[in-house]
Amino acid sequence: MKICCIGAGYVGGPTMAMIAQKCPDIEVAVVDLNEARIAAWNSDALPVYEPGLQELVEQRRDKNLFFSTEVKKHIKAADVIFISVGTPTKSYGIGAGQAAELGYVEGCARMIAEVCEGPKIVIEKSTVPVRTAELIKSVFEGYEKGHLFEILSNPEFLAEGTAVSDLENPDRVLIGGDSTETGQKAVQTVVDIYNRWVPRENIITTNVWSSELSKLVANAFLAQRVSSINAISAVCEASGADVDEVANAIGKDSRIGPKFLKSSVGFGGSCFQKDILNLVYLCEHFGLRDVAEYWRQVIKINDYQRKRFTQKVIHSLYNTLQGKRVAVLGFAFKKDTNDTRESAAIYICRDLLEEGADIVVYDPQVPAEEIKALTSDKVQIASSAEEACDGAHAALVLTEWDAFKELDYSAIYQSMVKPAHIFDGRNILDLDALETIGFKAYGIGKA
Ligand SMILES: NC(=O)C1=CN([C@@H]2O[C@H](COP(=O)(O)OP(=O)(O)OC[C@H]3O[C@@H](n4cnc5c(N)ncnc54)[C@H](O)[C@@H]3O)[C@@H](O)[C@H]2O)C=CC1
Ligand SMILES: O=C(O)[C@H]1O[C@H](OP(=O)(O)OP(=O)(O)OC[C@H]2O[C@@H](n3ccc(=O)[nH]c3=O)[C@H](O)[C@@H]2O)[C@H](O)[C@@H](O)[C@@H]1O
Repeated sequence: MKICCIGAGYVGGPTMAMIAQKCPDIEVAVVDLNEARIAAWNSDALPVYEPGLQELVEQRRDKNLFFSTEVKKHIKAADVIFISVGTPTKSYGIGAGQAAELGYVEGCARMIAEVCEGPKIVIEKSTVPVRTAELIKSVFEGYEKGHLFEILSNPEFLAEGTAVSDLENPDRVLIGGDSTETGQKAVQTVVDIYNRWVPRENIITTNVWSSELSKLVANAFLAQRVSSINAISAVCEASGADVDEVANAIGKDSRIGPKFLKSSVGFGGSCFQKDILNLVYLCEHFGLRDVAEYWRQVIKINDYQRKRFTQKVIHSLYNTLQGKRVAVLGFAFKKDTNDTRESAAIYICRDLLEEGADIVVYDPQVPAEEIKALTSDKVQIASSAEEACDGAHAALVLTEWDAFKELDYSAIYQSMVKPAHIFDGRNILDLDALETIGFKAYGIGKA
């Protein structure tokens, strides 16, 4: 069997590396139009930073795992084609700011239809609005090749930073297909691939629309939990409660559960906001305005949480940041990734720049040019947390990198302008210990 995955991004690369690892008899080609990205996948410096990924790729690369820009050749040769291209929020036209831009998916469908002459299974791996399979089908029919393809939905649930372990041991794999005989045969082919390492009871099969919608709903529920606890963090600050204590107390209820209750500067990442906006757009499309409004609140609270954090910084620094050095520790949207898409740090840095702050950023994985491109050329980049904090009035922890827990905060305090302020936007530091050193220390949801 030959698999081709179109899109060598955060999903396509790691997902296909895992399939290649678990199925040494299957030839897996990951293709992309972006030459630099493919060159990086073929190098020692992969374009995606994930713990364990470099080793995984090196084990299978050039054996049964190939990264290539020869898109058409590999599509033509494959039996199974995954579409794993971006589906960002539309930035113009009808649905701008909410609907998913499906141009890349349509482009893939056209390319598949153009080059394929025999039967194929085409799988939506990208996160798409419900009924996107219909769009793909209609493109195939436009080329009079509808009969060649079975279209399945197999959304990806990996989280960045833990992609390799999520792929190795997924909570579930979801495969949606048609109830026709050929549809079910295609579903079985994909079940058999995952079943090489995922127990059959963890592989769920549904109809295509349930599968497409479940992906949006899973992200909406996850983001809703973060917004819920972040909303409560504001109540904690006002009332003297501690958000970590509240999260622990409610999380012990097995119906609520302990995960995804960490209050923060707000969720980031390429998907939560985009997928909720997509759900909101779908609800409006179906005339379900109240439902749309309900989900929109999740994003409103996230915006509110970021603003609240920035306002606390400004207020604590005597309402002026003009000429003050502010150290930003962490720029990625979460730890253990180099991904900055929709990172809260982007918005917080931009707001602090508006206030006249001199910002110095340190992140262990994000390249300097990227930080500058997302903020301003005026932002300085430090090569360590200590260097960023040297001479700063305030330090802001915006990503929960483990290394930030281990810093020598006494030495850092000595190097800062007094009074030295520290704002822990991830609640990973011991605020009492920092106060003892002399810092004015602030957390999220802490009185
Ligand atoms: N990033 C994540 O953690 C997750 C993302 N997803 C979903 O997976 C999809 C892909 O996301 P990422 O991998 O993060 O995107 P990405 O932007 O990192 O990668 C997409 C790649 O597709 C390539 N591409 C676009 N059109 C192409 C074409 N016609 N032919 C060949 N290559 C083409 C682009 O050059 C790019 O390298 C999105 O729908 C996203 O919502 C789902 C689960 C997790
Ligand atoms: O569709 C996607 O793209 C993926 O989106 C999320 O994964 P990801 O965005 O990589 O990372 P998460 O761990 O979900 O974190 C998202 C954001 O929420 C924040 N977060 C998460 C958990 C929490 O308790 N508190 C909190 O602030 C994180 O810091 C981060 O900024 C989902 O967890 C994945 O299941 C999904 O496949």
